[in-house]
Amino acid sequence: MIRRGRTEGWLKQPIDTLPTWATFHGVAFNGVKIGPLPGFEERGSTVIADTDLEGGKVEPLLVIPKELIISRQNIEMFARADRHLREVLEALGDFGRTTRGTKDVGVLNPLTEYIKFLPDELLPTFWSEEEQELLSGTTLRPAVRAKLNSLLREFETLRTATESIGWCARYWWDEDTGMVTFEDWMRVDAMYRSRALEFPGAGDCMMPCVDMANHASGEGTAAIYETDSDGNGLLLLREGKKIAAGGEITITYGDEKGACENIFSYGFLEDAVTSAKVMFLDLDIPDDDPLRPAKIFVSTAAPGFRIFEKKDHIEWESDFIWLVVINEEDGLDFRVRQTIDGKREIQAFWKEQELDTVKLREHLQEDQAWDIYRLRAMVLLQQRVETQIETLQGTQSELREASIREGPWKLAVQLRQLELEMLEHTFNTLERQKLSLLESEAVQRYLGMATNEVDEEVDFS
Ligand SMILES: C[S@@+](CC[C@H](N)C(=O)[O-])C[C@H]1O[C@@H](n2cnc3c(N)ncnc32)[C@H](O)[C@@H]1O
Repeated sequence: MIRRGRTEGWLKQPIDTLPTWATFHGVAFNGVKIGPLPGFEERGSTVIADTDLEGGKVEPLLVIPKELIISRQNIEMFARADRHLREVLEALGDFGRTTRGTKDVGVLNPLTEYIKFLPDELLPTFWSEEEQELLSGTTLRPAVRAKLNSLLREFETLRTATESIGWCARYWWDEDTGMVTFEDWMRVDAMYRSRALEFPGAGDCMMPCVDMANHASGEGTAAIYETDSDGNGLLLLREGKKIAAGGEITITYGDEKGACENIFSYGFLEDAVTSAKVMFLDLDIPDDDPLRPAKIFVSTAAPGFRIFEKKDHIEWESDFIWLVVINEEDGLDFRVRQTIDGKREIQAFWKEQELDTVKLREHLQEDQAWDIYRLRAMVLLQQRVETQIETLQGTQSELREASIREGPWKLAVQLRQLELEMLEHTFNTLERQKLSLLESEAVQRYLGMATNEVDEEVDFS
C-alpha cells in the first residue's frame, strides 16, 4: 500500500510544503526551517538555522503541541474517539499496548498527513539478499535476520487478530480489495525505528518535525529535545551553542550506540566514526556438555556476550556465560519438580541451594574458585572472538557487483573493518587478562592439582 501510495502520489508530499502543515497544526518554528542541507542532500531533510542562533539566548527552536506526539498515551486517547482504531487495539491485546504495536493504524488525524513527508529509509531490512550477504561475519547479519523473523511474526499477529473485524478484512486483508502487505509492515517498522526518540516521562515517541533533525555526536550535537511541563515537545539549542544562519541543527540519536546498531536503526555511519564501539556475539553451550538441555531450559539471559569500549580499553559482560562454564563437579545440579498445577519444571541448584540463574555471577564471585571460572569464561570468549575474526576474514568480497547498491556496499565495508579491529583488540585484551589470571593463586593451585591427578593438560573450555 505504501509503495503504491508513493508511486501514485497520494502518500507523498514535498518537504517544502511541511511549513503549511506545521502552521496549520500549531507547530511553532523559531529561527529554523526544515529541508535538505546544501551539499548533504543524501541525508534527506534536516533542521536548518534561518538566522544566527545562540543557545541560552533564543526561544525553543521548535514547539510541538502535545496532541501531535505519537506516544502510547496519545494513541489510547485517539482510540477513545475513533471506533476503528479502538477495535484494532482491542483485538491486538498486549501488543496493541505498545507505541510500536499501534503505529500503523490509520485514522484521519494530522499524522496521517505527516506520514507523507517521511522518506523511505534504506535500512538493512530493505537490502537485497545479495547485499545482506555482504554482512556475513558481522554482528549485523544475525540482527537483520532476527528482525525480519520478528516482523513476520508481528505481521501475522496483526493479521490473525484483525481479520475477523469487518472493515479490516475488507480493506486490509481481502485478496481483491485488501491493501496491506508485509512490505508495508517493514516500511512502518523502518519509519518507527529510524525516527522514534525516547522522551523522559513519555517513553518512546514519534515527534513530528523534531524527527526531522539529523544526528551528530559529541560536541557536534547542536540541540536537545524534551517535553515542557504541559507535555508539548521542544527542540532547544544547547546552552552556549552558536549556529550561523544556514547551519544544521543536529541532535544525538545516542552517542553510546555502536556501529552495528547505527546501521541497523538509522542506515548510516557518521563520517568520523573510528570504532565499532559495542558488539554482541552469540554463544552456544557446547554439544558435549551433558547439562546443555537443562541449562538452556533454565537460562533467562540472552545467549551471548557484549563487548564494549570504555575509555581506551575493551570490557565485556554476559549473564549467560557463567552457566556455560560451570558443571556438575563444580556444584551445579538440576532437579525436576512438580508445580501446584501438576506441571513439571526444572530447578537449578548451586551447591545444594536453589539457584536463580540471574544471580549466578554473584554466587560464583563469592566462591574460592572464582578465578578459575573467570579463566574458563575468558578462554571461551577468546575462542568465540577468534572464530568471528576467521568468519569475517573468510567472507570478504573484494569487488562490488553491479547489482549491489553503493550505500549498502560502503556501509558493509566500513562495518567489517570496524568490527574486525574491535575483535582483534578484544582478542589481545583477553589474552593479556588470561595470562595475568594464570598467575592467580587459585588457578595455580587448580593447575597443580589437576596436573598431579590426571597428568595431562587442563582444558579450560
Ligand atoms: C530521524 S530521521 C532524520 C530526518 C531525515 N533526514 C528525513 O529526511 O526525514 C533519521 C534519518 O536521517 C538520516 N540521517 C540522520 N543523521 C544523519 C547523518 N549524520 N548522516 C547521514 N544520514 C543521517 C538517516 O537516513 C536516518 O535514518
